[in-house]
Amino acid sequence: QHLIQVINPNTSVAMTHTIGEAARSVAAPTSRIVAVCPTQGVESIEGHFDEAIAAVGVLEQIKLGKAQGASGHVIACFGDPGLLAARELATGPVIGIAEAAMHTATLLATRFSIVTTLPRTVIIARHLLRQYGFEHHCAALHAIDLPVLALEDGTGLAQQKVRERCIQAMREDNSGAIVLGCGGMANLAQELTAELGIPVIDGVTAAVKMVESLIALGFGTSKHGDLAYPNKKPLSGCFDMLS
Ligand SMILES: NC(=O)NC1=NC(=O)NC1=O
Repeated sequence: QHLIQVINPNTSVAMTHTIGEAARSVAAPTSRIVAVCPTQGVESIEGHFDEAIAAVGVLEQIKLGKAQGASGHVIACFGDPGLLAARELATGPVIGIAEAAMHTATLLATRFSIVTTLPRTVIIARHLLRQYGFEHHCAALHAIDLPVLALEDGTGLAQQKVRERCIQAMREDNSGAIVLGCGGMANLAQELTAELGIPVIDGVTAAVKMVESLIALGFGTSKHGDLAYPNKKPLSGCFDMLS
């Protein structure tokens, strides 16, 4: 059995549950999924400020996951907050849901669209496309223009907006695949794929399978170069928990 730690970087317990259930729905019998979120931080991540706060919580959870014997880690927020810092700390593979969903889309289609939450997170998704080298694969980005936690408010409005935006993207963008741009959309991908007849990709499930693959291949995060463990030095104040 391999323990795979799935980290929801925001502090929403409801979203952590949604993410954990999605991860378990695809996990191999040899994987044990533990879904966690930071003990302190921000309830939803909707910009650079939120991501900076969340990244510290991600690092704390990586440290805890390592101590529990996690073989790999998923960062289950579409901004992939703290991804490279987490890779320095981690021994096993660390996969962000944005990179996982984008990589998966490029294996299934020549162009993909992204459907995310707020207009400002569309801009952040563009930064990630550039960072990961997928700018030319992404035909368009759409926002449902609802806050992240609307996905957990129980009204179903956000889910309906995601569905409408996915249908619109399929019609207008000439994309062969759609990437869902929020960890809280993880439970929508399977149904939308069946209804639309094209791959609608959630990064949580994609990342879990990628971590499993890397573990099965015997790979951990490279410790040669800039992802080597952090140089040892005293950490003051609240950062002492990361020592
Ligand atoms: N683009 C996003 O909606 N990012 C996210 N913010 C969160 O709190 N979770 C996400 O996946």
